[in-house]
Amino acid sequence: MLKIENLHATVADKPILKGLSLAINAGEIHAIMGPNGAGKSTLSYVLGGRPGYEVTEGSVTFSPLPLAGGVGGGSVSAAPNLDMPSPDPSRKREGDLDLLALDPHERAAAGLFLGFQYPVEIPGVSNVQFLRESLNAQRKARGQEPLSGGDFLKLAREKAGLLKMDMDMLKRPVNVGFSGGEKKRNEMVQMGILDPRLAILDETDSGLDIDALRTVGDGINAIMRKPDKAVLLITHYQRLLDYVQPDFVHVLAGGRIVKSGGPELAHELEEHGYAEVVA
Ligand SMILES: Nc1ncnc2c1ncn2[C@@H]1O[C@H](COP(=O)(O)OP(=O)(O)OP(=O)(O)O)[C@@H](O)[C@H]1O
Repeated sequence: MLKIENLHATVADKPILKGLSLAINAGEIHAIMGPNGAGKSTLSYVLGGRPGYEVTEGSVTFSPLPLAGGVGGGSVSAAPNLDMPSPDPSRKREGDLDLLALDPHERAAAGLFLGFQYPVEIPGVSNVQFLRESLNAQRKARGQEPLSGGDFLKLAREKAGLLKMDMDMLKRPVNVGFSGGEKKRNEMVQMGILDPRLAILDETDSGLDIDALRTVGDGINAIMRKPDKAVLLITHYQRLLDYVQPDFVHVLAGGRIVKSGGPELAHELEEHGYAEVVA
């Protein structure tokens, strides 16, 4: 689903990613851990297409539609309508997208979701407005009809319920005055409504209390643990991985993946730290 090859990226002319390679298949959950400043958020921003993050080398291929007989093979909704946003013919390979050539909204329409480490506040725009506009923009890009107000509210109620979030919060301006944990939970409600193929979740566990951690973990599993979906989970601690069990754990240090393993690697890191891996 996602193939990152030899990715190099700079921020403010400073090289941060230095030859990062990683492959994620449909149906898999990958966790990325690593020391502060290693480049984890930079990776998520580069994949999301944040301005100011310049890719200087390497490629990222996003294949949200499983090939016939390929890995995963679950049911897939309508393909992104690449004729609409992209003037570049090199982008028109069905099911196999040059992610870095797409604008952020095109990446989202293709099925990519980024859960921010620091979710932004949008004063004056209610959660409901924001999410309905976002969802219908994505549906339009995929050639689907917009969801009616009633159908949207039903969907929003269902996803808010999954994350145990009061519907009143969805009527408030996006994240304005939300506590740290509420913002993270709100990100997951957004993810539930947008129903992406690939979710990159940057420290979604930070700021969550013990009960909220379980609720969010259950929510991630309910929304994303499907044969045609995948998750890249950036975290510092094992605790979220107790609820969302990864198939693979990677250590990102110095702008590259320096070690990969199974779920046991997270336990080893928690016990011994990064010294042995990063040395
Ligand atoms: N605008 C910027 N100008 C200069 N350096 C930057 C800028 N943005 C990020 N960096 C640097 O890039 C490096 C990687 O940052 P990044 O946020 O990707 O790390 P991280 O692995 O997510 O860290 P943490 O675990 O602390 O969240 C850091 O050294 C950071 O200071």
